[in-house]
Amino acid sequence: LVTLQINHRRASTMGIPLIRLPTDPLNVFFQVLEPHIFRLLDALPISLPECIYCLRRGWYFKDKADMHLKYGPVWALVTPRDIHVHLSDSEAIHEVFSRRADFIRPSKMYELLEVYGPCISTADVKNWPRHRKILAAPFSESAMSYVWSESLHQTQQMMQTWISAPRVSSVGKDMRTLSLNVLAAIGFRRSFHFRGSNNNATIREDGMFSYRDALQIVLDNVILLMLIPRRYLTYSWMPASLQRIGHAASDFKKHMVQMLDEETRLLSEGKKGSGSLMTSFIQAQARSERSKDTGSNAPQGLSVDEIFGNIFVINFAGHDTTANTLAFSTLLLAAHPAVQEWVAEEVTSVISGKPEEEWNYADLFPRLKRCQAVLLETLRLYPPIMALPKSTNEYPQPLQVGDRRIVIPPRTGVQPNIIATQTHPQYWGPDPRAWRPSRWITTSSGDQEGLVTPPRDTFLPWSDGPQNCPGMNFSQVEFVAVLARLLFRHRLQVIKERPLETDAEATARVLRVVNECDAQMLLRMLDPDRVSVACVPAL
Ligand code: HEM
Repeated sequence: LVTLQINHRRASTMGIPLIRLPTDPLNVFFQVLEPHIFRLLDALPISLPECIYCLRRGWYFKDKADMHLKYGPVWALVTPRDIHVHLSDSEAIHEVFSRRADFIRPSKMYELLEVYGPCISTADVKNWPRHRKILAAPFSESAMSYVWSESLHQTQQMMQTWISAPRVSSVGKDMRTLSLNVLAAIGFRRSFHFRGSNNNATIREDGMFSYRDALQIVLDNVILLMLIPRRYLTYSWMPASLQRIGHAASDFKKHMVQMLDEETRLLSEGKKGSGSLMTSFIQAQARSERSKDTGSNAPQGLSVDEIFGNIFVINFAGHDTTANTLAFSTLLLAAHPAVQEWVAEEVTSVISGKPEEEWNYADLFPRLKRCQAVLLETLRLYPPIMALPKSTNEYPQPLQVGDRRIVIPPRTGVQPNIIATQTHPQYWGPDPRAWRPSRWITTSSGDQEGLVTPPRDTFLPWSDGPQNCPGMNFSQVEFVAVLARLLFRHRLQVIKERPLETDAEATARVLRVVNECDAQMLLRMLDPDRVSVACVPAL
């Protein structure tokens, strides 16, 4: 009560609407109890007051822009531990993202990500540019061409399993496999076979998990690995299932060490390298070393542990974000056959009968606007990260919000509310909650269709400013390749739950499943497998 009151007094200086919460949503003890508390509260025949409503994990999803419509573009939650300022004003959000040194990433919150070493997400203001410079290397245009061809290849294999069965056994799991295989191919520069959802990882003859399988087990159990160091998991007295996770996590490190040795050897022999993620890191590292020798002020390179830490974080950040977005889109498309036809019309016209081996990235990707529109519209309503945590540094920070100038106290949480901004009627018109990919298409510059550019920072699923997502192009290229391949000659069909279910009832049922989400780190559907879909040839 005392600290809540102190924080409330501090927050009052901003002159914005404040809501007191009885505990902080980041309190670990509360986080453990939270699902149970809300199960009880949901059984009560009352609507929850805001001081409880805003404690539910992922409340942003259900709320969309409602709290901002009620309290305006800036308001704050005050807890016994912190103040969390919420923003939906696009220009104020732009300020926050641009002033990287004033509104810092609370890197302490991200420390759990250091499973294999320090990484870009945990780097402080001073060290962050050093990480980002090297991290940009694997996202070059030539790498995107590889992402494109690998995504097509994986989709083709996934579709073989889909077409050969009367129904897709799990859209969610298959999209995770696809996204993982694309990441593993980029990481290892080797294509891995698509295995359907029920196929388990196996140990190789040398007693190690393959790079792909080790990565899959690590990412599937990432929360556990963040909490318990992997060496403890491998102790012989641990249950076999935990030992398996520990061994996979150790094998992933061994693969990285082997790749590092190999790439360093190739580089010292003046050879090209395998083209893997490690090659990009080692070459960028060498360039950075050379620029240091020539006296340039460019930031220095990374330590070995930092290279490992960043390889892990690229995989971590790139996996479920893309996989979840693909799963949302697949079910939304299944529920909207007209949108499938609209996208397929573009795919047929752009591909114009080319055999798949000639589906060239540079030629096709920029022209598949409707495919891109499906991605943008899905990310607008279902952004994997719904609000981005930032914090003021050790000084008070002035911020212009609309026609008001507020001063945010030092070390105060500031959260650009992504989902609120992306569903705010002020920016998105009268039906901001409707999933309508066509809203992204414009023909204003002639006959050719183009993509709408929304006003600055009204659409920011990949964040914005210097610390935006370096994998933005990667996810766009992967998504468009998957969608184009999927709808080129096939369509997704919702399988009726009962013979007399009407189309409208089936659509409503799918939308209910799509909109039943929770946020465990990222936004995800609670149970996408409740909808059965089939992949059928287009008529
Ligand atoms: C739909 C897909 C994706 C979305 C919506 C997304 C979104 C985001 C967002 C919002 C951030 C900023 C997080 C923060 O500031 O705390 C971020 C950071 C990051 N993302 Fe993505 N991402 C996606 C795909 C990817 C992919 C495919 C990769 C890599 C293959 C990737 C790699 C990263 C990395 C390494 C960072 C940390 C950057 C930094 O700290 O400067 N992301 N992403």
